[in-house]
Amino acid sequence: MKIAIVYDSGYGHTAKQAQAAADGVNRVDGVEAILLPVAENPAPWDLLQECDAIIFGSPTYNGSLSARLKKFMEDATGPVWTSMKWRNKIAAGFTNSGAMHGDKLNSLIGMALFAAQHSMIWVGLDLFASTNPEDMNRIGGWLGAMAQSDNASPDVTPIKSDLETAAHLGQRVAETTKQFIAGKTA
Ligand SMILES: Cc1cc2nc3c(=O)[nH]c(=O)nc-3n(C[C@H](O)[C@H](O)[C@H](O)COP(=O)(O)O)c2cc1C
Repeated sequence: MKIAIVYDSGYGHTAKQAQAAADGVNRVDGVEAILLPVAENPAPWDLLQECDAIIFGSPTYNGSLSARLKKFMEDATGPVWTSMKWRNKIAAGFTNSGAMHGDKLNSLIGMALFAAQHSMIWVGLDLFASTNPEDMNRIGGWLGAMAQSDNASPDVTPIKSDLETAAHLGQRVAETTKQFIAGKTA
């Protein structure tokens, strides 16, 4: 079973979150994560079709998705949307931004709406929010995984707890997808 992680990252911070989500997917037996940076055009539509789930990731720029992830979404219209090719694939999302809030929720909403328009099935986080910065979901979102990066290098931020949150989401998507596929073939 394959799960794609379609993401953008201008300066490497969201790429760390994408790698963490992939690590979480790979924790689950029989599930393989495929990292697909959208900057590498053209999008591999055939490979995406082979995947049972797609996790979207973007830095929050100007309170929204990056232009490169948005372009990927618009490009999917002809090859995917018109024939509802991703119908009933599992979907999820993560985002990272400079400010603790930074209007990140709007980016996740953009991904969830895109997934809904493609008739995909959205999976959110199953973590309570924590005020301890060392805990998962310290930022306190449920629609997807959030991370905060300051101006430090991607070697330093996002911090461990944010990367663990992304890994947790990846694992949850892998487990949910396995369950869903098993249910369909039973
Ligand atoms: C064009 C641009 C717009 C940004 N807009 C926001 C924003 O709305 N909110 C925020 O918190 N950070 C904003 N940032 C900061 C980035 O989200 C932050 O630096 C992030 O870590 C970049 O991730 P990346 O290295 O994967 O590109 C913006 C950065 C850029 C370059």
